[in-house]
Amino acid sequence: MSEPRLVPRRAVRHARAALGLTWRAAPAGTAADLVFAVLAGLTPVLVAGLTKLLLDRLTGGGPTGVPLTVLGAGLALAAALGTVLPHLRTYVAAERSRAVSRLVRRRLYDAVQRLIGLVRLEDPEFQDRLQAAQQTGHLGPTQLTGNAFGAVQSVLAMAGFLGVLLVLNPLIGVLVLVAALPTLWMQLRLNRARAAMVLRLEHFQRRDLFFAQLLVGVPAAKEVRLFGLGRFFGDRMLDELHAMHRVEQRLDRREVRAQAVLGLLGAAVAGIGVVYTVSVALAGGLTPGDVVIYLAAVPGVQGALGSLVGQLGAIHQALLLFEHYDQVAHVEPDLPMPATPRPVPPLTEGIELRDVWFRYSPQHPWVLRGVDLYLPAGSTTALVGLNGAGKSTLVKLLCRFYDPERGSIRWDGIDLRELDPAALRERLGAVFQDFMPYDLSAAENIALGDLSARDDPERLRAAARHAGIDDALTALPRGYDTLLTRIFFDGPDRDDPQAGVVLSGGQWQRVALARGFLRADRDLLILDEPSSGLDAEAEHDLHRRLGELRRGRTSLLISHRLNAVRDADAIVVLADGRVVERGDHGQLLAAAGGYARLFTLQARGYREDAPAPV
Ligand SMILES: Nc1ncnc2c1ncn2[C@@H]1O[C@H](COP(=O)(O)OP(=O)(O)OP(=O)(O)O)[C@@H](O)[C@H]1O
Repeated sequence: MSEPRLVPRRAVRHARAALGLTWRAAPAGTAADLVFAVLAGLTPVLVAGLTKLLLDRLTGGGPTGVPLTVLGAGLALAAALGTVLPHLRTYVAAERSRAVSRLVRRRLYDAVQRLIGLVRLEDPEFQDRLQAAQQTGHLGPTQLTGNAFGAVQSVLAMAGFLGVLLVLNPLIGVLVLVAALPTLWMQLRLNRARAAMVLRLEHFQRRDLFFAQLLVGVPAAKEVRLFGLGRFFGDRMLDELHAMHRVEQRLDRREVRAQAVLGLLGAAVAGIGVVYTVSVALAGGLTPGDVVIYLAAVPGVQGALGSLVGQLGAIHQALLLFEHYDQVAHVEPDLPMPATPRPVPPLTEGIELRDVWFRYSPQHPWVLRGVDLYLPAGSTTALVGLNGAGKSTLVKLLCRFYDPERGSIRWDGIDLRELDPAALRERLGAVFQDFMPYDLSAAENIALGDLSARDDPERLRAAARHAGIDDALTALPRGYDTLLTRIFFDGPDRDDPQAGVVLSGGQWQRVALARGFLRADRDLLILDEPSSGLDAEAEHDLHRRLGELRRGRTSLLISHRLNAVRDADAIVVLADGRVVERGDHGQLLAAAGGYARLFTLQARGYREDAPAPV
């Protein structure tokens, strides 16, 4: 991932966007925090000023207008305010941070969902950026606002103390200001180094997390244990951590050296000032109150300036973090969208692939090389071919997860690129080869196929019955409400965290089928290897049910088990990215081509092992 560079114009745009986001997420909290920041900036100056007045009155100098008790009460109030304000600010900042993180999350994931295809999601650079945005998206606005308000506080405190010093003794005021310049310069350099370090650490952190997940996650647990990979991955994880720590250590050392030098310089300036002020006071040129306010003002200016520089650095860092979020939130569409998409009519004629050429990127080889295919409405077409022939790719093009590079796919004659993708997908049902097992309840796992069925247990059960999984789900400890995972548990299972169940591979496939069957009334149903994990009886049963369920509707069926596709209205053989054979089962056998060869091979395998008929 290229390091984000923050040109001033973009920095200003990000700053406005981040502050706007914070304001929209928590207007009251943000306004309150600004007021608190102003008060926090003025309070120390007020305390020092009141202390001076009080001391001068007590030692017989100073104006007589204000009663001593009022001065004392004012000082007590200002001191109390100084004690309470930091706590109030911490609370308000935490609330604001939570509100911002909710809003940022919503916008980030909405932006990703606006990507209608898969191209961007498969781009490793976008994935890196996305991960960084997920981790730090909310930090940008939160840090920026917090530090901007902190900077307001520092500027007010600094201006107040400087004003006092300049009135008291312009020479000392100028000396303090000049002595602060090296601090400013050094802090800015350290800030830049720190910002660059954050970006370098990101790479190590991602790798560290990756190895840690392998060590503790369930997906890799079997191989990690069987192959004895625990120590190997553990060492790799620690290597990343060491690399990370070395980078941090280098900067920490540099910072300690710089801070020590600057600290000595600050102390020297303060010391010179003390000696000078005391000598002027002894000569009668300053009151004891003047000396006190000087003693408060010098560290006050130095401290406020140090904070200000730190805050400016944090703002710079926050803007860099915001860059990740901003790039994801404003990601360009991955597929072209028509300005006015055409409505998707019910499929009455058929879907045509016209000379379709496709590859996953210009760096990848062609997967489809001029496919011509017609899926007539109301009939079942089976697509067969060897591994890697491009069958699943063709399915993804039908769903418009990608666009063909050349040629077109037409729905009743209309190019898919002219249609609204969401409306198109409303008319499709699909069970993908790499279907998704969700760590949710059985009912939810099925209802995800059509969320309108979520509160309709009868529809869910009917779909499960068609997929042959109803009995197994009913028999679960909580029936359809049982969680199909052992990783999470729901509220009612709090006392029994072991309540979830793990399904077998074939059972999961049936659940995915039930999910697909919720959309059995759609114009096109695509089943990509729907029976690969099923036992022979279940497979036979499934295809019988499918025939009933889809009679008169358009289906595309992909299977390596050629016996399962022999009843399809048409069988299409894909090889080397082209359609090489087409016909029904009988015609293809008679043609004695690749299909006939594969079918005979599979049939012979069964026949050779079959027991002799009795
Ligand atoms: N997301 C992707 N990015 C890059 N290449 C891909 C991607 N998906 C698939 N491919 C490549 O495209 C080719 C066709 O894959 P596809 O999954 O369409 O084949 P298939 O006919 O469905 O195979 P199988 O029978 O094994 O399921 C393969 O060479 C595969 O490596």
